Amino acid sequence: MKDLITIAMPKGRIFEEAADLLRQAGYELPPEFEDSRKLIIDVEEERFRFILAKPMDVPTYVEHGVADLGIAGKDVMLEEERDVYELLDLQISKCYLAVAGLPGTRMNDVAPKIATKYPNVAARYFREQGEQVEIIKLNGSIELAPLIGLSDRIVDIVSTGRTLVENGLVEYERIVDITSRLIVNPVSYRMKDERINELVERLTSVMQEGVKLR
Ligand SMILES: Nc1ncnc2c1ncn2[C@@H]1O[C@H](COP(=O)(O)OP(=O)(O)OP(=O)(O)O)[C@@H](O)[C@H]1O
Ligand SMILES: O=P(O)(O)OC[C@H]1O[C@H](OP(=O)(O)OP(=O)(O)O)[C@H](O)[C@@H]1O
Repeated sequence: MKDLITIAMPKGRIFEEAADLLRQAGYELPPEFEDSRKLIIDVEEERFRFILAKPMDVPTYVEHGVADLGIAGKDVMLEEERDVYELLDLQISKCYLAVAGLPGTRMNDVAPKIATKYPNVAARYFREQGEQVEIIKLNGSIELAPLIGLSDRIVDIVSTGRTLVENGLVEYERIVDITSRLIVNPVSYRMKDERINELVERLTSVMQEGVKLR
């Protein structure tokens, strides 16, 4: 396909919102787009190739240039620190990163343990606070860690706050607000600037119109 643009899409909770946004920007994606198990989906009419990646891996595909564009949470960008440009704040999948733990507890004085899926973000945050901590990397169910004594605190995503409440945890510090971003490979941006800028303009006008997302 001539002028093909490859977009790395995060599988999981961002996917539908991102697909909605592209449709609202006037791109025609097939109805089965969201239901497919295929990892590469060509939409020839729009000259788009979508690759479906784990959310944390999206910046890796874009940095290596096998995807021109990608959609990734700011949490992922902060954790991965890849060599890509952020083009647009898409204002979807809003949440924030926070420090949480059991109520009324102090952190251990010596090397308190912090469980998280975001070891780089957590290490940087506590370093900036001047606190020496031990980071324990987990891949999910982070809220479990303080409940069973694996850690003093967690650093994790909060959205509605329901997971914290239902597990009897409280938020101690809010670290940073998170939304999803449109990211680009720097070389792709130079080589395919016309098509990429058109996409950015169309997405920007959808967001300015304040179209209600599903
Ligand atoms: N509870 C939430 N509410 C809103 N947005 C969230 C929430 N949890 C995560 N996010 C955002 O959505 C992105 C993708 O989250 P998702 O849970 O789909 O993937 P993941 O955390 O990598 O999960 P998995 O490892 O199970 O694939 C995160 O990077 C973050 O930006
Ligand atoms: O504030 P809330 O609305 O409750 O959302 C926050 C939860 O959502 C995410 O977990 P996810 O559902 O991705 O599961 P995970 O444990 O596999 O990371 C995050 O890690 C929190 O646990």
